[in-house]
Amino acid sequence: MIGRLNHVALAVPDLDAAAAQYRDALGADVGAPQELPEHGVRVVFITLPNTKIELLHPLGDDSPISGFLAKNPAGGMHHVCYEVDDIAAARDRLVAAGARALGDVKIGAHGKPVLFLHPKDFAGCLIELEEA
Ligand SMILES: CC[C@H](C(=O)O)C(=O)SCCNC(=O)CCNC(=O)[C@H](O)C(C)(C)COP(=O)(O)OP(=O)(O)OC[C@H]1O[C@@H](n2cnc3c(N)ncnc32)[C@H](O)[C@@H]1OP(=O)(O)O
Ligand SMILES: [Co+2]
Repeated sequence: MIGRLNHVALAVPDLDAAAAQYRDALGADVGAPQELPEHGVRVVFITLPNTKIELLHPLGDDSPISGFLAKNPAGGMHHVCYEVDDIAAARDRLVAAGARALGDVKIGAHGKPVLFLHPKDFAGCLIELEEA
């Protein structure tokens, strides 16, 4: 069911500083910051030859990642995003198998449908699925 690794997301305490570090120290291809109020985050995508890195910082008072940063004030790996062909079928199959979907399918940063799965159901890793 899951296909390509679409991105690895890192929650960071300072989005501009982290973006500058990837651009200047690591020589990466760093995009411009994007605000995603519907997801409660400000993001910067970094394009690598084989996948992307998504830098995340909370946006607004009830960001879903504020708790994570409170527990990890220096930042840390937040989630991985796998591509699927049919996100509704993937959701139905996973929920039928006992996994918890976090909310329902929404449109993500790439304008594609995305769904999050509870980290406690996948060895402590928050998983995002994106319909390719
Ligand atoms: C979609 C736009 C963009 C894109 O790529 O297109 C994005 O990726 S936006 C990304 C931001 N949005 C989300 O992350 C939505 C899904 N996330 C959530 O709903 C929450 O973050 C949730 C429920 C995973 C955790 O929320 P919170 O930390 O407030 O809840 P708890 O404190 O109750 O945490 C429960 C339990 O899970 C552990 N936890 C929390 N976050 C993570 C994580 N990223 N990876 C692994 N584990 C995580 C937390 O420590 C708690 O564990 P416990 O042992 O009970 O302490
Ligand atoms: Co993501």
